[in-house]
Amino acid sequence: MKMTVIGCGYLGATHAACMAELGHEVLGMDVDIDKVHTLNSGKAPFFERDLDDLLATHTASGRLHFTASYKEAADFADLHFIGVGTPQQPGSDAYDLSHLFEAVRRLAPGLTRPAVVAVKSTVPVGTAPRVAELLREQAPAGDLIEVAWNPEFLRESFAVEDTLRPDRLVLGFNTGHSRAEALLRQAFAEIIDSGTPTIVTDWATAELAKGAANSFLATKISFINAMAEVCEKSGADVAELADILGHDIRIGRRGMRPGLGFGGGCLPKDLRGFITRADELGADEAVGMLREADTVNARRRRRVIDLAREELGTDLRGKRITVWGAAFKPGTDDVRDSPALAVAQDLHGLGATVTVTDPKALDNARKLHPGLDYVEDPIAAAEDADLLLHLTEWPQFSPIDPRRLAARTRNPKVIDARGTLDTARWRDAGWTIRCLGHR
Ligand SMILES: NC(=O)c1ccc[n+]([C@@H]2O[C@H](COP(=O)([O-])OP(=O)(O)OC[C@H]3O[C@@H](n4cnc5c(N)ncnc54)[C@H](O)[C@@H]3O)[C@@H](O)[C@H]2O)c1
Ligand SMILES: O=c1ccn([C@@H]2O[C@H](COP(=O)(O)OP(=O)(O)O[C@H]3O[C@H](CO)[C@@H](O)[C@H](O)[C@H]3O)[C@@H](O)[C@H]2O)c(=O)[nH]1
Repeated sequence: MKMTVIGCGYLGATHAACMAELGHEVLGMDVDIDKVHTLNSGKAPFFERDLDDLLATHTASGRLHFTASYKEAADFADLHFIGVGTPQQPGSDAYDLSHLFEAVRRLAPGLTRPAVVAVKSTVPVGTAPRVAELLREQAPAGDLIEVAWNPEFLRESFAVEDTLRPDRLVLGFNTGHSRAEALLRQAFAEIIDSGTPTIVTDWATAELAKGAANSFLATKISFINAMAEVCEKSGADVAELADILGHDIRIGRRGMRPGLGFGGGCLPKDLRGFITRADELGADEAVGMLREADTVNARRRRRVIDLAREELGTDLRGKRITVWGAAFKPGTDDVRDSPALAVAQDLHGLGATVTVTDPKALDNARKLHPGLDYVEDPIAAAEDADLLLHLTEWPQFSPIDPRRLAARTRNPKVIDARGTLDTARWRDAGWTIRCLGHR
């Protein structure tokens, strides 16, 4: 089957490569010409496990190409996936849908035959009818363009696996959608045939499914982080508490790791975008707990800064702080709304000299926060440090010998904001260690 993927970032490039892996002929389209060149050379413009291999295989086999031309995309296929960014608007909690509408507006004039446009980007509920109307007005094929809503649930760092073996497929259609459903079932045939739960629903439910899923995931993280606050006051241990709660299958331990809280290009902006849309719809009372989830999350970052000042004194000028981690989570180079970098930047703003290290995300971090110092080696990064902060739990960090590290620092003090360092081992090596939510 032939298909296009418009917008080739973390989601779109992965989707395009995986569709080629499923045997389709795929044309990825992006307005960023550098990205197009990199992708055509068989490499991902970002770090995502397994993606380079798929891109190399399928650009070489000829099943996968990338272009910056809307015209070429419109001509290439009759199924177009859209995965452009829908970030948070600057100065507002609402979604910025400008990239989505721009993509639809620019694709439309080339749609001269019946076609299906399947949107994967995350949006506020009520966006699908606007996309459909724009296509009806601006595509030469008009009414013959069908719109489908196909939200994506992949996690970065597991993106390829999640795309090829998703927990579920959601397909949202308007009435009279026979062509759209047939084409999407054909595109995902291998995934559907392998037994993946496939839910066919209306546009609004499909749109809401994504925002609701991310709001739940964010709330689950904030729930355990709120419990961490109670643990700190009461002398209990949040990791043990999470284990105990998690044994109840109605609760479950997955997605309930306490620590510095959630960041990234999705959970924070989707939570806020969902709340904003609910407010607009007059359902503001329904999302009170989601507002609280965002508040708890912000408090996690402040808590680390407060602990740093408890350890170093309120005047941080002249103090050297080392931060382990820049990516918003391990396994990615993505620094969008990274909790680690937010803390690092705030401490820098308070006068500390902050040195950041990360296995994959230093280039992206440097572009966003040029005022911080960056060192590749986590041991060298801790040279003469007054305080070490463990803020992104890369598996590379925990095996580092704390005794060897202590000798390099000015003061062997560490705050483990992700709870994955072996506390006893670090204490034995002479460190003062403080963990969020632990006794
Ligand atoms: N990253 C994820 O893990 C993930 C998972 C599920 C859903 N999503 C959703 O998918 C969407 C994309 O997210 P992302 O993380 O891939 O973002 P991203 O910023 O990595 O990628 C977006 C891409 O769209 C391109 N683009 C922007 N305007 C365009 C236009 N008019 N025409 C063609 N290309 C255009 C950009 O150049 C960029 O390459 C968002 O709605 C996001 O919420 C992301
Ligand atoms: O138990 C947990 C799980 C995650 N996090 C943090 O939460 C953030 C998000 O993590 P995760 O959900 O693994 O990453 P994303 O790749 O952002 O994936 C989320 O956002 C995507 C984009 O919408 C969705 O597709 C995914 O289903 C959803 O998990 C990160 O900062 C994590 O450190 C925690 O603090 N505790």
